[in-house]
Amino acid sequence: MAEPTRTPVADAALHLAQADVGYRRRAVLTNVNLTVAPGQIVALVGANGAGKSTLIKAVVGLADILAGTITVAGRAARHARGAAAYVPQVDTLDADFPVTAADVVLMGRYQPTRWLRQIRPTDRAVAADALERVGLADRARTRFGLLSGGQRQRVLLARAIAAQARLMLMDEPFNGLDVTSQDVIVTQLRDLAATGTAVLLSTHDLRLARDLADTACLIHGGRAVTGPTEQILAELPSTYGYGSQAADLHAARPGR
Ligand SMILES: Nc1ncnc2c1ncn2[C@@H]1O[C@H](COP(=O)(O)OP(=O)(O)OP(=O)(O)O)[C@@H](O)[C@H]1O
Repeated sequence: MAEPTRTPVADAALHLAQADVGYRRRAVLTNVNLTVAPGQIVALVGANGAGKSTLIKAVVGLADILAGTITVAGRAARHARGAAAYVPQVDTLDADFPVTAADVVLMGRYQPTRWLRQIRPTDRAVAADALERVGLADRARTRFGLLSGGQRQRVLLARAIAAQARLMLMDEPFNGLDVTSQDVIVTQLRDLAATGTAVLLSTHDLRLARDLADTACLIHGGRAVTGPTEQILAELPSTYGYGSQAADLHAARPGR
């Protein structure tokens, strides 16, 4: 399948070239080639266990790069941690950790390389603005674990927004979310993209993938295939585990 519009590697927010990623010595995905340009939203789709999270984790050092290269904003991923903000799957977090929503967002301002590592007034202002953007300014002092799943996901997005990174990585941001939280996240992702942030998100929701992203990357059988979202979704055979959803989507397309 032909790749969509090419972005020069030097300008890319994220670039994977012939990358093998996995855990220890076992590759989950091999020969992944993917470029995400500033301001572009790319959806990672694929069945459970296909390797979507692994690809995202490899960018932030939580999975291994076994071959090839991954660069973020032109630098090797391991040297570019501050350039990428990562939003993990919300159900992987310990909700009992005793921190407020505001504390979690403020973590987005933490920079290990900053001299003295102090929290500055600007950091607090940026964090407060991020919490406001996701509609949770009134929950700043609420303990993270007492928020609903959707609100927790929005707090995590606010943390990533506060990081002001060039690249936003989101792992299943819409899983089990209420409609309000889903709408807030969609709006914020569009706003981020409009201001030049690149977004790579994994999702099982093909409708949202199509609405948000003009490019999709299908992960299947240890490989990644990238192309225009419409084309990728149209070619999803039922063996990819998307039978009925893909068929519904196809039927719902304008003009059909
Ligand atoms: N920490 C780990 N160590 C070893 N193998 C792992 C680890 N995490 C995941 N895997 C394996 O890597 C493969 C891909 O898993 P991954 O979580 O990336 O899939 P996914 O596409 O994100 O799935 P889902 O949609 O269910 O979240 C699976 O076989 C999984 O068992």
